[in-house]
Amino acid sequence: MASGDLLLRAHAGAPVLARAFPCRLRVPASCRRGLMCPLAAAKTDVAGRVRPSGAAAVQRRRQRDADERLSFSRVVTRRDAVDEDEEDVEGEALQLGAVTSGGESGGVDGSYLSNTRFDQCAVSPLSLKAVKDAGYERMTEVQAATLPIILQGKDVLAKAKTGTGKTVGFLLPAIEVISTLPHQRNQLRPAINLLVMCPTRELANQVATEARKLLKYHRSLGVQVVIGGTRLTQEQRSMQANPCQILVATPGRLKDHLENTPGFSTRLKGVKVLVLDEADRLLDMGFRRDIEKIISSVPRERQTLLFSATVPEEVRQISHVAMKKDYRFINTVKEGDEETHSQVSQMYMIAPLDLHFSILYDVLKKHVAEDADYKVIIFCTTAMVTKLVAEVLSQLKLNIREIHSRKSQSARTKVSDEFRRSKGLILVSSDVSARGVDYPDVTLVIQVGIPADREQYIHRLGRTGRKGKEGQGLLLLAPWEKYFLGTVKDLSISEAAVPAVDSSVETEVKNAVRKVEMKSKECAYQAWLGYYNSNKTIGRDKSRLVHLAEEFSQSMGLPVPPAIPRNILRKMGLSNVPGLRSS
Ligand SMILES: Nc1ncnc2c1ncn2[C@@H]1O[C@H](COP(=O)(O)OP(=O)(O)OP(=O)(O)O)[C@@H](O)[C@H]1O
Repeated sequence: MASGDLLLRAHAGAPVLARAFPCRLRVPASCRRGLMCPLAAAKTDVAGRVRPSGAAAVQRRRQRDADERLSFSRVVTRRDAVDEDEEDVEGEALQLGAVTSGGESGGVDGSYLSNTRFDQCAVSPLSLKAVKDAGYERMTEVQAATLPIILQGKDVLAKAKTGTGKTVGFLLPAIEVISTLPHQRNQLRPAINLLVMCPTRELANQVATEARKLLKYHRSLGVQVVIGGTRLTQEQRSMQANPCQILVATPGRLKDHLENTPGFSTRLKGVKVLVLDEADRLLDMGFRRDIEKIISSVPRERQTLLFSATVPEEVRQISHVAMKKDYRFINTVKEGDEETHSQVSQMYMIAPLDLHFSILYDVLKKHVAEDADYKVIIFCTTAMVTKLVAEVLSQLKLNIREIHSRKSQSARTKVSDEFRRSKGLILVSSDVSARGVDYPDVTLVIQVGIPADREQYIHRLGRTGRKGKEGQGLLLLAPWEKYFLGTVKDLSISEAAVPAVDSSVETEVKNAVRKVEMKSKECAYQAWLGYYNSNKTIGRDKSRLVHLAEEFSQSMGLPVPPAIPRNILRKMGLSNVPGLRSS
């Protein structure tokens, strides 16, 4: 009954979705009552064409799976002629895809669990006990596909959809590998055997928490986190007081320890397994230099694991920076399947900037009214824009929390912990929450303004619909941001009509915006300009950029855009652009 199951789940979310985002497709009364809904069976794509999803798509995917299995040997033969090193890797990847994602294993039908139980695998009794205590019985698809290969000692690059258990996927086998090494219980500064790199502090903390769960009965193994935002000396003391063989870190702070903590580089010489969580993010230009330095500080003879929900081709090209030539690429997202979850409905809305606050308010009010257990994340383009949006929405008496890089680490941790535990909350966030963070039961993800790229769109959306649950996503764009839709046109994302905002709501929103401090607006304006200036498409034409920034300024109730410090304008390369005021 797997496909029927999928249909039921799709229907259950459709009525709420239809009311929150009235789509251009008409929703019949039967659907509003929770019965058969054309939205579940067919969706429109960006161009308004009808795309089959739900049962029709499952049927088509099944056919494609069968075709792929048949054509597997042909694909390998064709690749032989292309590139010898890559051919071996690709061949294994395709074979795994066919085995792990086919019929019985459940991946095709949207189930994230495989049929393999942990106790059917070569996992130590201590780990098995911990896995059981954590409530895990069956492996997820990605865990079942990667565990045996990691236990063989191979380097692995793994791609699996968001919220499908990649963390346990790399932690469990890595713990198995290092637990066979000789360890002394009370050694003060033991060698670090497992090093996990994460792009954000929240994610590093979360990975360490999961590691502690799995280490429950491995009493001689300890885990520590180094993440910045706290004093370096504090972390140095903590590492001394709590010996650890497993270290979870963000790149900048790990580099700091390499340069400033006595004996630290010697401890890293003990690394047997290196993990890059959110590998594509860690290998992109922002982190590349730090990661290269870290890689050169750990032994060449090690096992390397790279995991992410997105692996763009460029990342495959440069994965040799970290991995051995004969690494395995394990892709549990089948070719032709979307990188996002079918049980998450995706909508976009195009509206002028001066309507964005009113639309946000309208969508949130409806969502809150419909779902008492609402839990929403709103992603904004920068930290300062996040702060502004949080302040406006707080003025509107919504239950708002705010998280971004300009908050102290203690405030970030507090908000993150509260949001994890609670329902009935709206978290306004910058991209610090975009990747990896596992907040259970998020009902709606709203992205305001274009995300940095396609990958970031997928990761942000992936904060909802985790572990096979339903979710909703809305991307709110200005008309001149519409081009971004071209990068996600293969995903099932459909247009939602802009809601009619009545004049009383408009007045309420205007008053809320007026109450926000001038300083917040100035900072948001500057940050907004910086973000879009560095966008390749929008930042190309500077006079247009200035004009759009003026629109943003007006949306904050400022007819004259704020002045920007001269040195900042210089850093942005906008010193002599007409229309910008300097201070
Ligand atoms: N075998 C399992 N059975 C049940 N739940 C599991 C299993 N493995 C992991 N989980 C749970 O699934 C949730 C999602 O896992 P995780 O955060 O590792 O996903 P992810 O694939 O890394 O997501 P993202 O791509 O967003 O980083 C977590 O709450 C985790 O505890």
